[in-house]
Amino acid sequence: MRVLVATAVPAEREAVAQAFTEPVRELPLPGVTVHRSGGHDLIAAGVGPALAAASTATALTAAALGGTPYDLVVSAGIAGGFAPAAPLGSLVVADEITAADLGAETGDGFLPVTELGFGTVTHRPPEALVRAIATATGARAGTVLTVATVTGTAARADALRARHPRALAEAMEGFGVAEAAAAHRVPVLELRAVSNPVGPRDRAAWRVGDALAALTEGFGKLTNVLTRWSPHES
Ligand SMILES: O=C(O)c1cccc(C(=O)CC[C@H]2O[C@@H](n3cnc4c(=O)[nH]cnc43)[C@H](O)[C@@H]2O)c1
Repeated sequence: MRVLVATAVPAEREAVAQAFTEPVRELPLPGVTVHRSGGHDLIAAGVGPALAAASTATALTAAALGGTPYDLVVSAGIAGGFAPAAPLGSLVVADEITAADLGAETGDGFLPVTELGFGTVTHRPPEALVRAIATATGARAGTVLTVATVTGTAARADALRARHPRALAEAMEGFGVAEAAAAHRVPVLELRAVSNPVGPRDRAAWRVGDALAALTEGFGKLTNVLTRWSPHES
């Protein structure tokens, strides 16, 4: 089972790596460096959906051309949580990875690109795998939104809640990672640890250390689930 884990920044990649005991080997590629630890390849893919998609696609393409394609891609890192469902330090696993701001503003409100006749706005990870991960890690399962702009007001948080009532968290890379995985026909997961509430901006209140610790603990429990999972299961 070959797994590619894409975080945004190196601190998140290191938090994931801490869950694995094997030594890390660095494999540089154009624009991104793969950190290999046992059966897991980790990349700090960059902040935002575009760079995350480009970096993930590079790693996927290199593996495929090398004859060792990945079986699963995991978008991972910290996130904003929608209160009260996703409190600080909790884990969230996406059963839907949804681009929240990919569309058009109209006089009647926001229209997703799908309603304009283009593309997709949601990727769905394998259901059985999401359930198994929720059980093993204690993560709540629900929609994880991908945004290009971190929510900074109560009004924006309310608008996202109204449009996505199942949303547990927002982050900035999941949909980009999922688009790259879909292009390679590889299943995708998103696992997030909540560092801050979605709402009025208060950077001083972010609990990044607690969220990174939760991410390490979550990946420690995830490994057993992934070892037992077959990519042919739904
Ligand atoms: O300051 C640090 O030490 C630090 C350590 C690890 C990561 C960070 C980040 O700022 C990561 C940015 C990353 O986090 C996601 N994120 C977190 N909260 C939110 C949010 O409320 N809305 C959207 N995204 C959020 C996002 O995926 C960013 O790429 C800092």
